[in-house]
Amino acid sequence: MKVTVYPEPTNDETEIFSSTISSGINFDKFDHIAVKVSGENPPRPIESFKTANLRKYVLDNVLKAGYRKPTPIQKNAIPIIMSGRDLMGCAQTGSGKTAAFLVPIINMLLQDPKDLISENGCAQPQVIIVSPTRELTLQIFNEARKFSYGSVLKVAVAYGGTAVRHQGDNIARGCHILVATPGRLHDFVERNRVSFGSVRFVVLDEADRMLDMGFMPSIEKMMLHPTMVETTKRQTLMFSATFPEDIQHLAGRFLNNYLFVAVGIVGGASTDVEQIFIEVTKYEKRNSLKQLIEENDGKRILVFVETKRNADFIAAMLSEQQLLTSSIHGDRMQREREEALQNFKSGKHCILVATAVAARGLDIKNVDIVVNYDLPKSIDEYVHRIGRTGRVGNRGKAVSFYDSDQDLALVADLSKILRQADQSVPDFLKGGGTATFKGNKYGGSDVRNFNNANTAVVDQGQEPEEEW
Ligand SMILES: Nc1ncnc2c1ncn2[C@@H]1O[C@H](COP(=O)(O)OP(=O)(O)OP(=O)(O)O)[C@@H](O)[C@H]1O
Repeated sequence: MKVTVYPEPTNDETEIFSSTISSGINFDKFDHIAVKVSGENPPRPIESFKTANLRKYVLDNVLKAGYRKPTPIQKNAIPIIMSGRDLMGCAQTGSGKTAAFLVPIINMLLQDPKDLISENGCAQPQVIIVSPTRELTLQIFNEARKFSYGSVLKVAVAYGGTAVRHQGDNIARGCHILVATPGRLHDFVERNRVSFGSVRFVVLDEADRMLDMGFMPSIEKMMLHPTMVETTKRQTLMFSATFPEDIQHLAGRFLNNYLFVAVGIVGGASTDVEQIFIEVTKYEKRNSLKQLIEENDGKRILVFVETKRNADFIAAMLSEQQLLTSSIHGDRMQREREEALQNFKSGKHCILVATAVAARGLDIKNVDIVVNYDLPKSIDEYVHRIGRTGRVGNRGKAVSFYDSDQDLALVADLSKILRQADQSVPDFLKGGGTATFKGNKYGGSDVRNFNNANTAVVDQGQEPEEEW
């Protein structure tokens, strides 16, 4: 595998602040979503950024990013984090979870600065943020640079497919915030380039994914590392749009007397995404896709497929039809992956064919339609995928090809997700077994069952190959 050395990230203010998606016409509807906070003594939510006791730098950056009003997860998470508590936060896709943790963390680092330690080439970051994919890690890094812009804080990034030495040197110069994929982070820890003795915050973004079987070993290595500060002396924060109960149980041992915030239905789909299903056989999918693209000429379309091979195949097929198409999956070189994403973001290519690597967290402006060419195996993955459109109060559309030979197991969950988002359920999705999805109309559930719920040729590192 070839690896890439990147130029330094931009310091251009306009560029740094331009990545935000402008909020859409349904932004104010966020205020009507039920919020459930459980756990001991939750602080009161904030009403506005201006009254949140943020330092001037941080507030200025929030306003420069175009944020006028906090989203519900921000209203709750900001005071919870600023009061020193641990948090498990669940809110729908595209509702501002990233700023919900970055803004208070950056504020606290500036409010109560601690010396930056880096000894013998081994850095001791004060904040570790991990996320499951390289592109999401890079996105969070850019967001962290945005909200700390103009301050003394140093932010570094570590993810696979890029030169180890270059990233390692940056980190070793000392960083307050390190945003990383677990594989590359572990690599740096093994090489004695990073240790956890100065950690004040650990954030797991897409936490349910970080704690599932695939990533749990890496997360355990970090959380149980001999240098890691114990749970009572750091803050641990976990965020996702989906949080299955078995994963919440696993998460508990890394948290200390945490608060649980559920905005709307835990694991529910964004109600701003219109969900359409087309019943097809696997032989009809190609033509159905071509027809859909023809009918939506010029729209920006993100197509999800299950396998890397199929991603290449579909992208090649569309390119042959003179449709400007990129693809992103785990067998492509990192430079190609980032280029594909950039081409899609900039509108140079209207179509991006992707595997699950692009399902979570990516915040891309103007995605008009998400297509599930192949439906995913789990309902949570479906919720994340369709959440690439319909973000921050904008409307979006998801079209899924349903093949009863492949997708029968998902029927009950899909019809539940549709009903809870007040959308009609097609006949072929009615009456199919028991849903596994645990959401309910009144906000999700905290597995602890609190009664006091307050409704209110470069070294390329040892990172393992990616499955997606
Ligand atoms: N208060 C706000 N006002 C306006 N825009 C906002 C606000 N908060 C966040 N945004 C913007 O909304 C978009 C979505 O935010 P973000 O990516 O944090 O969502 P998320 O909840 O993490 O979604 P996902 O579950 O898909 O990861 C971003 O472009 C972000 O800049």
